[in-house]
Amino acid sequence: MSETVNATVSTAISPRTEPLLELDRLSVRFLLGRRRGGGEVRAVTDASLALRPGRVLALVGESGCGKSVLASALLGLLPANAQVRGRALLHRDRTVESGGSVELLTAPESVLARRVRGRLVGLVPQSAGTHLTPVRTARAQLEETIRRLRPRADPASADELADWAGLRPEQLDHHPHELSGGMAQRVAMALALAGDPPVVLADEPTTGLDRPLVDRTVDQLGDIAGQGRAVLLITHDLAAARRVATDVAVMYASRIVEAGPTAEVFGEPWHPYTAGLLRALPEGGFEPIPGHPPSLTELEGLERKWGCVFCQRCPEMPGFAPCTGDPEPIDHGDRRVAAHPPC
Ligand SMILES: Nc1ncnc2c1ncn2[C@@H]1O[C@H](COP(=O)(O)OP(=O)(O)OP(=O)(O)O)[C@@H](O)[C@H]1O
Ligand code: NI
Repeated sequence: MSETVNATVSTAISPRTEPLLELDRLSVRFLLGRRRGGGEVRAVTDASLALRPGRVLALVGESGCGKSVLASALLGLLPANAQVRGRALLHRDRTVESGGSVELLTAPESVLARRVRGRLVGLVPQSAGTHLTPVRTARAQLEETIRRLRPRADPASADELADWAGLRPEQLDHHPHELSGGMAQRVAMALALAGDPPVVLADEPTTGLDRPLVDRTVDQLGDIAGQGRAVLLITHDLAAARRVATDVAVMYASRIVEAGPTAEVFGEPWHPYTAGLLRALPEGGFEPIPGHPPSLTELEGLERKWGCVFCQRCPEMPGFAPCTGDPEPIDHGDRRVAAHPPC
């Protein structure tokens, strides 16, 4: 572990490197029981993404658009009322001698529990503190996780990992309630790497942290990618995404509406939703997007009526004229955009 953890950050790895994880038209619906009015919530629609070694992909979009549901689907952590379609192929399964792939959406729970979670896909959770067991020290939890995921690992690797995460040895001897938010986040980062996974998902890992700690946390995700892992960073924070992500995918009302290299997408957004998110930043003029996203229970009808469901809020569609654009993203080289192809 120490060689990989301490590896220097490699410079630009090509966007064309073979993916470690490929999502092909992932869709998730939640069926609502009669007590909740029946019907269904369309939380993720036809999401296609590739996570590549050495790269950080930021998945951004307003609250409730489906980001966390997408991550939960990859880890097999959706509730029983969820229906999942599509494919999510995880390559390089090192537990199979010849290498191999695991289809995450159809893998049985025993495979997900034994081979995938922690070993092939690490998770850095939101609110790190609440994910730690309150009655055991951070060290006990880290050592136990390393023993479970990598029985042959050197017993010193807990200290090495903690040191890499920025924790002093005595801080590891604290119980979770004695750790600050920033320290708990570092423990969570070390725990996510305990099984040395090639893919790391971080769902809002900077919630509640101040700006220096946000920067530190996302820089660590950059280091993790620099070790040759593929990182998915789910965040509302476009500044954090811009700081660390090599690639970005923008989600609106369950669909990925635009994706591509961060510098290109943020430098010259093609979808008016991406442009709106950037205008809402302080450096963009603090101009929030008017209105609210549509209800995810009504998307199907709205798409039939309008095509792109952003049209209700879209400055390019004055008077809320319907946008006849195709909601399916179309490839343009390394970039993809729905409904509003470049001129
Ligand atoms: N078990 C469930 N049953 C019904 N609807 C659900 C369920 N879980 C999530 N949802 C809905 O799915 C949608 C997407 O939720 P999700 O948590 O992925 O949003 P998000 O983009 O991660 O938002 P945030 O940025 O606030 O974390 C939301 O409308 C949410 O209410
Ligand atoms: Ni979320």
